[in-house]
Amino acid sequence: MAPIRPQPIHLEGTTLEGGGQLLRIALGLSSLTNKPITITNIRGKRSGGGGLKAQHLTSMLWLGQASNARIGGAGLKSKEVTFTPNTLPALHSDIAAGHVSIGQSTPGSINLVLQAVLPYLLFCGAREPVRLRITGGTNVSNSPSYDYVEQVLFPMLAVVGIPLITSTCHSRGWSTGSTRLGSATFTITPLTTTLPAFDLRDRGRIESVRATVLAPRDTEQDFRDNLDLMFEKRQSRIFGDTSDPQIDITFEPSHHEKRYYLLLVATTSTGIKLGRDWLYDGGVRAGKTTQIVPNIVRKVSDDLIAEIEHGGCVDEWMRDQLVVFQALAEGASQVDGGRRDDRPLEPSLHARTGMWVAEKVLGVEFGDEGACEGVRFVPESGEWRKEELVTKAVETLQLS
Ligand SMILES: Nc1ncnc2c1ncn2[C@@H]1O[C@H](COP(=O)(O)OP(=O)(O)OP(=O)(O)O)[C@@H](O)[C@H]1O
Repeated sequence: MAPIRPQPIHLEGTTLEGGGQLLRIALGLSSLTNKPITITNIRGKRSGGGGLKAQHLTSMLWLGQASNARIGGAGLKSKEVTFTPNTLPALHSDIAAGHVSIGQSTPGSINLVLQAVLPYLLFCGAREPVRLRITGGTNVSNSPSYDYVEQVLFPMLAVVGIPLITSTCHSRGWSTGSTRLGSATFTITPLTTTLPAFDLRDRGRIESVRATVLAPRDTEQDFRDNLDLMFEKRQSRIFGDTSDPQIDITFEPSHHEKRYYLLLVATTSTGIKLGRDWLYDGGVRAGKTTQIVPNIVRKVSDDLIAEIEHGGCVDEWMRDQLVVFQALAEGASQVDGGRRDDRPLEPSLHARTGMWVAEKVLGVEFGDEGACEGVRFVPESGEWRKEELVTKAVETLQLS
């Protein structure tokens, strides 16, 4: 009897955020679970006609290769894709050899490609660490920066039980100033057992803040002065009654008069990291630059204080990233996203989009306060949740 091919799960690309996040999470989960998907109206809520950008296409082709998928509609600007994985033979040879390289010819965000492939690499059942090299942009608008990923995402993933991912930035790639390609390598240790449920509800006190500045060399002193002043004026709002707060400022020249970036990361007594940043996208006109540095420092510190004052354990971006791991974990994971005016803060549209995709592909449910009973994905066998095992058993019987 011929194998029964399940119908692809249909995901309408204009749902909620209606951008690339939907596609990345859907492809990651599809390639892990072997469930075929069809996405229509890809990035249908984005201006410029939507469809696949290079960064999305690159991620899809790599996941397709890794999961041995048939892909219909893979092309730049494509608005409809059908992705049918077939995870046999089990492990792609590059992953088994521990070296994966993903190239891009434009500075599409390295960290969004990483976001697309990370769940697969962590849960694919590989036994040895994988060195993943990606070419593209390290500092790109509307995406996680290399610095955020290294200082917030990886430590926070370690807090929830994922072996610490380490990284090396070989060269910076920028979407501002003149565009420039860069590259980074991430060393990822795949999970060998299920990811236990995690509980992110104990925020603790803010003990330290690290400021990372990338900017034209001649602005270093200006940044240091503005940051010192800001920390002095806003000490009680940032650190509360912590008696000896640690402050650390690092500066790296950005080698272009139009490239300014600031990241502030607060670390708490329970190891939680909250980050906010800005890759400056305002005008830079000769003779009119005096307000740029104070504006950047004010905006990023306002944003960090908002993250601190909600009292939760994740900043907005981190909450977006955890959705997929909550869905794959074993048991009920809790993530406190904070409160405002005595009400829980709504997850962002990006996070709600991820939740919707996980609900469609895995059948999980997310509660109003961010809790989710995960499917207990087992890396080595690719098995998950009892109902699925029953379905697999029935399919096997029908095949024999
Ligand atoms: N400043 C930031 N720091 C960390 N993460 C960020 C930041 N800005 C955006 N993100 C994350 O980047 C992702 C952006 O997803 P989104 O779908 O908007 O981007 P995209 O793939 O470039 O697609 P599109 O072009 O359709 O917007 C989300 O996961 C969001 O959490």
